[in-house]
Amino acid sequence: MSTISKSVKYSQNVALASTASTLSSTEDNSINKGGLTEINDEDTTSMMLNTMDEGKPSFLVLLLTFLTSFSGFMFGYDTGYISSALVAIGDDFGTPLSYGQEQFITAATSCGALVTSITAGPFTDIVGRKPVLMFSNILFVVGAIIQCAAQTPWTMIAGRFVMGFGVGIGSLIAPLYISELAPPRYRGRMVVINCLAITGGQLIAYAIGAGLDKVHNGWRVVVGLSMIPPTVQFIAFFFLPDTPRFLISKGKYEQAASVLQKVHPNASSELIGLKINELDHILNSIPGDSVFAKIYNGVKEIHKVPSNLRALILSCGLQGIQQFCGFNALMYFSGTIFKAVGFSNATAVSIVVAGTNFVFTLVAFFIIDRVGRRLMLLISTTLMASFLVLNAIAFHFINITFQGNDAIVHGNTDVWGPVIIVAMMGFVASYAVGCGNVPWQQSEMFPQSVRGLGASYATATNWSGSLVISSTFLTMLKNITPTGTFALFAGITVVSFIFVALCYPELSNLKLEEVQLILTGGFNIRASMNLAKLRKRGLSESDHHRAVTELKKNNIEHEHIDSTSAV
Ligand SMILES: O[C@H]1[C@H](O)[C@@H](O)[C@H](O)[C@@H](O)[C@H]1O
Repeated sequence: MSTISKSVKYSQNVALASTASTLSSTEDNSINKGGLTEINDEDTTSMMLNTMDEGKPSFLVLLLTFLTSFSGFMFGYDTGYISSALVAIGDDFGTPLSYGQEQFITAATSCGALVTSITAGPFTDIVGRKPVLMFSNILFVVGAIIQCAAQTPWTMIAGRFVMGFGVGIGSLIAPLYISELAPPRYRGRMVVINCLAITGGQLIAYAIGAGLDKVHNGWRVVVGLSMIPPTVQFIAFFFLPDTPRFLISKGKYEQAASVLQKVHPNASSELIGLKINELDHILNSIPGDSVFAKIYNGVKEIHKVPSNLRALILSCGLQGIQQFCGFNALMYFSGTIFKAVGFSNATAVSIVVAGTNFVFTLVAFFIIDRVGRRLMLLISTTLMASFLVLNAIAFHFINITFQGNDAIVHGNTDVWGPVIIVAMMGFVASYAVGCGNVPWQQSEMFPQSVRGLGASYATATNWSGSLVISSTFLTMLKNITPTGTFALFAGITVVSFIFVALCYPELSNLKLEEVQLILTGGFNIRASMNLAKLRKRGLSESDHHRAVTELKKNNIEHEHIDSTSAV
């Protein structure tokens, strides 16, 4: 059934009649670029839809953002409590945990998250965001119950693995859902709300962990508390409407219109009709009679369309940078590191790591849409590399060697202990303002037809990196020394700086279809910076329009080169 005939079903009103004629003209005027149908900017449909996304987020959007961020909170809490739990478990499982077991327990969550982050993306494109999100709540609770009851390291590992399934789904869907709902000018900040929930969750887990540190089996209470947020989220989502996209895919046009009206309270019914047509059109833009055929064609489209491939390189590249810079080594093992360096209350000291991460994510929240994602990443990687070098130097002088599970300190901890704390805080702060949150803006780089799939690739890269770091960090400390380990992270961060400088365009304040333009015909870094500057300065629509037209012309000229080169 055609897009238009389907949408006529939704309503008989005049608005849709005009929608139908506008849309058919859209199809006539559109130019096809490597599989992407791009609407001419003269086109009234696209202009009208653009105005719909201006303005502040509505109450429903804010409520959904808040409730969706519970997933971020659980991601943070569940990855955060492990630092204190590893110290607090002691010999509760009969004998003290070996470094190998500690790594397995930690890595199990990343491993579970990796599995679902790969599978949940295409799924969420097909069955909708809400049911998949609610399913993750069940996994969180089941994983926590297994851990609370665990009497052996392997049961604990199993519980962490199941919990990881929930973490993977939540980490994928929350930023995706929020960036789809957010108006362009607020998108950066609203996605950072989810990052604040992650880092806040980590901080709270650290604080509760430190508080219950000396309580026998206190770590089981810490794990048990993790069941509260998923239960609340499950109940709340039960009463919330499905997304318009999902309702349209099921042919429920009336309901979709009513949800859209709440998301965009100032939009006319004509605009709502246009939006429904647009979503319907996108839903049918990936061919295929069955779910699997659609997934297959989506995968083909994401690799074959040059702008999609660039989006993949950038989003996966940034997620790789976020993990391979080594931050989570501190997040997961700061308790263990500070214990090795000789702090008697290691768990309490490691709150410094989580606290600094949270506070500087808050700084990012206030500046991301003003300073811009690109500049934040460049500053972030420069400072991170410097503090990592300082860490490497401090560890050289503190001179730790390992015998079995015991770390022996040979150097002077009075001098170098505080240097390590300062270097770690500096590293964490510079990470949190850039690398810690910009990669989660990933969904903005993909067109809606393959957004879930693209977010899956990027989130899976994140969890693969997290898995590698969490399962090798303690072994690296032993085998290549702490100095060698931090020097390696510093080297990776320098390479990351170069990658960002050469490839990552400025995407702040741009509408989602402008992001697609930027990624067509090259990475268009200079053009992206000009466009973002124009938007930020609030220049007239006509100036902006001129810049976009210029960019399109340029892209069309490059299209030929593009199709002959691989990317
Ligand atoms: O953005 C988050 C945040 O920075 C967390 O602190 C970190 O543990 C996660 O791995 C990362 O994805």
